[in-house]
Amino acid sequence: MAVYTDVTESDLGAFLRDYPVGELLSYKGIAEGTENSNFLLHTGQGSFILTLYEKRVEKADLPFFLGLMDHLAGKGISCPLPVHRQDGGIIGTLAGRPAAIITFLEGMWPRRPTAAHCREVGRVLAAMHVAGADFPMTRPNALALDGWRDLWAASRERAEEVEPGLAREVDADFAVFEESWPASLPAGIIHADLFPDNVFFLGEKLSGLIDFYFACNDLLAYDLVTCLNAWCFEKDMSYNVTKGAALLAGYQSVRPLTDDEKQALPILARGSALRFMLTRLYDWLHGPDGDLVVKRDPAEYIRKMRFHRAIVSPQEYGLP
Ligand SMILES: Nc1ncnc2c1ncn2[C@@H]1O[C@H](COP(=O)(O)OP(=O)(O)OP(=O)(O)O)[C@@H](O)[C@H]1O
Ligand SMILES: N[C@@H](CCO)C(=O)O
Repeated sequence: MAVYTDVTESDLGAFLRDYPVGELLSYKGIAEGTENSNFLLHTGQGSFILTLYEKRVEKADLPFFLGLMDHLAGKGISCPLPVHRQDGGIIGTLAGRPAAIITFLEGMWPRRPTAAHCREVGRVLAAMHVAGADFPMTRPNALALDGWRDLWAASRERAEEVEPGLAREVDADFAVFEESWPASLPAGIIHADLFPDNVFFLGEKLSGLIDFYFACNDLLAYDLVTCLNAWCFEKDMSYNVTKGAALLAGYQSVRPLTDDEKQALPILARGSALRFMLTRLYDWLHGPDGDLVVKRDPAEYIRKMRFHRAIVSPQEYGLP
């Protein structure tokens, strides 16, 4: 997270009165992350995370996100639990923003993911897909093709500031996606942002998933390729097929892919790379600057889009 909205001690003290977390002992803003404002709270009852939801999170979607965490935790997927107020509610208002408190998860996100981490994340992603199958709420993916078009329309004019030729390149991608984006693959609840900074480990054992604020209903294999993009490229942007194979094997140890899903991996991976390039590009051009806001580089995802365009067979990702 970042910290876009400041919270005063007196406002926070008043807000916490309705939650069964005991007395506030200390709190501090968490610089990590990009989407919402997060604070680590120490209270008489332990540690908690306070989140103030910012621009990309609609208040109307919060019952879906927080309800999903409750549902998945009930099915054995380790993730934070929303803390319920005395009146049963989980969503409040603080400093003019929608806000919630969730339980603190032990662990660290892996700064240098290994093949063992990749295997674990694949396995737990598939378990999350299975566990989400009977979640009763639905939420369309706001960052599917239509959402990408909106981001592109808002950034296209200045895209060349980031990379010469980018406008032409992305226009051509859109033409391909309009024509051939897969429509009928297995779908369900996806995390949609399962990057290393959203997965905690204790050693090489996965201890939990966080940040469900892009979760939605979409193609399950799209979630998988988002992980291939986020976990299996090295700093020089080369694809590490050992890590890819481990992630795919971990996933398939719980939920084997259909043949159609396997064939669709290259186009899905290319679309997912475009999605993250576009949000980064938008934020790069329009986002606020500040000490507690980290901007992510769109160029990384331009390289990944190019890698996927050159893929000839899905086996290149490390499928057996
Ligand atoms: N439940 C939790 N337990 C422990 N730490 C947490 C928890 N939730 C968030 N954090 C801390 O806050 C940081 C940012 O959280 P999160 O990834 O949800 O933010 P974000 O702004 O949505 O980020 P992103 O850019 O990944 O979307 C995490 O890296 C972690 O340090
Ligand atoms: N995981 C995203 C940021 C949060 O959505 C990225 O790396 O661009």
